[in-house]
Amino acid sequence: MEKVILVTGANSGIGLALCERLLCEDSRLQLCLACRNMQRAEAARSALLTSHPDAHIDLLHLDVGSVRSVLHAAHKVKARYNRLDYLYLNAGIMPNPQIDIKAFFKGLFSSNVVKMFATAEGLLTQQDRVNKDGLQEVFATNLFGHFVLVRELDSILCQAGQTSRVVWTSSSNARRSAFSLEDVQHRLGTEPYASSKYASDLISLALNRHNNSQGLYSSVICPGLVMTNLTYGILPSFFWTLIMPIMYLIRIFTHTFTLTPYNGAGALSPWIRGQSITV
Ligand SMILES: NC(=O)C1=CN([C@@H]2O[C@H](COP(=O)(O)OP(=O)(O)OC[C@H]3O[C@@H](n4cnc5c(N)ncnc54)[C@H](OP(=O)(O)O)[C@@H]3O)[C@@H](O)[C@H]2O)C=CC1
Ligand SMILES: CC(C)=CCC[C@@H](C)[C@H]1CC[C@H]2C3=C(CC[C@]12C)[C@@]1(C)CCC(=O)[C@@H](C)[C@@H]1CC3
Repeated sequence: MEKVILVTGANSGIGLALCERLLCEDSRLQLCLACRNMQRAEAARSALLTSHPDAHIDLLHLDVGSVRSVLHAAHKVKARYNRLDYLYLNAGIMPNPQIDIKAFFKGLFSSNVVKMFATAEGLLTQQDRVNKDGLQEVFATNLFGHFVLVRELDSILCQAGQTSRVVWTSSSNARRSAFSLEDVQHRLGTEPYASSKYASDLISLALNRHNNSQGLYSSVICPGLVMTNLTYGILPSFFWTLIMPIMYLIRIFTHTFTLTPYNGAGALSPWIRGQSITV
């Protein structure tokens, strides 16, 4: 039986590049693109079918930031498939990012410069808001919706005699000091993105502790700094194009500047070849 793979946030950026790479690895896969916008999902499906005309690609409506939508989508997945080999938890947001210019120039002339470019520590803040479920939007999207999805799908993820993998698209921006158990949603701080990514690293550990014995394995991967809609929300695309030569220079010092969605997705796709990666 062919592998069934579901990717959240599959219509653009790293998610779409991941689908492309997965199909290059094995064009017989049953791929399910889980997206909140069905028009963009259709466009992504068409693009993938152009390069892989015989691919099996389903679409699933999923707004990972809405608990109702997650429950509905999970129900549909269980009705559609009797197994799920890989669940890529990739959808993510970074709303209203602000760069601290002063911290950037201070960091540029410090011994921490490489770390600053690799992790953006101390450089970025975001403005979060409360969503319709009454949850902080970044927490709900990057973490909670995905967690509910995993829990709801446990009957097809934890099946006897079968191994399934959950892969979180995390970030080197994840930082312990941005996360607090007293404020898991990061209502009070200004780094909800770093907090949500750190929380996803923790949840991944907890999933392993509870579910490895049932054949479910969870991993976190940072794709590196990649030019996508998310990064175009930090600085406009023309500015990134302008500083591209500098970015290729920085790449010499930090391997985290992967820059293209194709390169970034490369960290996520080897799983399906059954390679083991040390995390
Ligand atoms: N770009 C980078 O440098 C890095 C990115 N990452 C992570 O990679 C992941 C992918 O981001 P990237 O490709 O860069 O950015 P994109 O903005 O290109 O992709 C994000 C994807 O997530 C989807 N999405 C956002 N919110 C929701 C939601 N509520 N429900 C369903 N789908 C949603 C978007 O859909 P829509 O098109 O409808 O908005 C889009 O398909 C994120 O988790 C991000 O944090 C990690 C490290 C570095
Ligand atoms: C490259 C030059 C000369 C200037 C850009 C400075 C910053 C805008 C840039 C430096 C490090 C970057 C970075 C991210 C965003 C843009 C930077 C702060 C991320 C936080 C983007 C999202 C992620 O998940 C991280 C892995 C990135 C870490 C590095």
